[in-house]
Amino acid sequence: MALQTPIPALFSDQLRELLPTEAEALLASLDEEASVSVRLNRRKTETPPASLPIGEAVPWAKPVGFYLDGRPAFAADPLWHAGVYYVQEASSMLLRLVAPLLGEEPLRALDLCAAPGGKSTLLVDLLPEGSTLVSNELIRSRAQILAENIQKWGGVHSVVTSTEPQRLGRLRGQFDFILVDAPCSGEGMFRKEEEARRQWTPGLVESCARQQREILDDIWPALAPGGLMVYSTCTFNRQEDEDMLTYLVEELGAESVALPELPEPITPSTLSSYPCYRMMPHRLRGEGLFMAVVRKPDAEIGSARSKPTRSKSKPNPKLPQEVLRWLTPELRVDVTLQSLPDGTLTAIPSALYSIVEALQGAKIPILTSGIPLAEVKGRDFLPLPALALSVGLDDEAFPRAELTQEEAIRYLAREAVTLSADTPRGLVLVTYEGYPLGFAKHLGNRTNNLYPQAWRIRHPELLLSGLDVKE
Ligand SMILES: C[S@@+](CC[C@H](N)C(=O)[O-])C[C@H]1O[C@@H](n2cnc3c(N)ncnc32)[C@H](O)[C@@H]1O
Repeated sequence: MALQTPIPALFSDQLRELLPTEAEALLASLDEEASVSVRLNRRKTETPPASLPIGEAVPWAKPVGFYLDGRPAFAADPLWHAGVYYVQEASSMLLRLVAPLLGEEPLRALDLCAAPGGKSTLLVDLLPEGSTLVSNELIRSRAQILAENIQKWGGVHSVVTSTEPQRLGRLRGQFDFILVDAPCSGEGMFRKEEEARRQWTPGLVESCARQQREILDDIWPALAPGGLMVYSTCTFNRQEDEDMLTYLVEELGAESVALPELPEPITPSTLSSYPCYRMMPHRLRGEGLFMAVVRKPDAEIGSARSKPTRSKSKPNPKLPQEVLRWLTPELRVDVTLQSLPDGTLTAIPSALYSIVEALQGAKIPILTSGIPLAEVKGRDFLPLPALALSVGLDDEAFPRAELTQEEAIRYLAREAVTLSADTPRGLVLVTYEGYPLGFAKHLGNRTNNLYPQAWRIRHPELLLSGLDVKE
């Protein structure tokens, strides 16, 4: 449906000046219907779910990215809640083009502006095997959503933090790869969001550019010599795009890096002498995205990686076997258990340990790390919901109870569930089409629903009646 708010006239004028040959086509495309696309979680599935109206493959995101023929009610699809796919705008999937630059060695990566998690979940799949990813979001309420999405995606080498760029910047040389998907004036959202059209002013562009420079200044010290930084926005103006790349190169001493392989509709921006890329909605099926890659020179003076400070929290010396056997055999011998102040145990794989220690040492708030394993209840351990969705869960650890779609929606709404009489008593992994959704405790005559309050679906009746409700 076309949006009510007109495109700001000043924006159109500036665009005509900036891109005289393309502005009209670009402006016309902003009044067209946006396409809907999803990216599959390759650790959970290889084939697109039958629940989705799968259309063409997204050319730059094969074999995991697909356009949909229409917009289904995602909230009514238990597979969406199970982290089997992520609803992601197709041009954001262009981040996959950096893959050939990443090499094969494990990297320590940071996604600085990460909520709600589209590019972080993509990075979990894109980074070389054994890499670690810190996904950070400044705004706490958005960071909670990010943590939920990261947990549902199920990777074992992720950490979610919520702090300002300056504090992460103090971890000097700690990261080999940093993504700055910067807060921006959002001109690329003009097709989808009334709010983006309403909020836009030339002053907003200026203040965003100022903030982006500050963010880059703050986080640059955290990039290791030789490390890569990707800078991206979803806006079209030069100040927040090409000018910011110029700032990185000419003020911060970065080397610009060209993408080695460009799929058909993507060409380098003509507005910079340094290589960078504009994805434009009139040239490809997707919204606007600007992307540039830079490298920190190897021999930068004084930027050697700072030693991680030792944290006060001690790994639990006695590893409770009962809890460890919930993990895959490879992880059982690889993880350290940490007791957290909220009375839960989390399993930190060895690859993640030093970065978690460095974050804890710097007193950076961590929302989730590794595999959240169990809540300690006296002498008992109750498995945490994130464990059900983690690829680190051992397939044999719990008996399973398969639900229908209606039962699954009711389970996800934390309503009472009735499991079949032959379900074993005790902890049960609840599944839909074989994909884990969470845990329940089966007591014989009734079942306790252990789905977390914070993740629960709020309008199950409406969803079951076929209405699309935004959860
Ligand atoms: C473009 S969005 C990120 C989208 C995300 N990368 C994804 O793919 O799902 C930018 C994010 O930066 C956050 N942000 C806002 N102000 C910030 C600041 N001063 N420093 C760092 N991040 C900020 C916003 O809350 C927002 O979540």
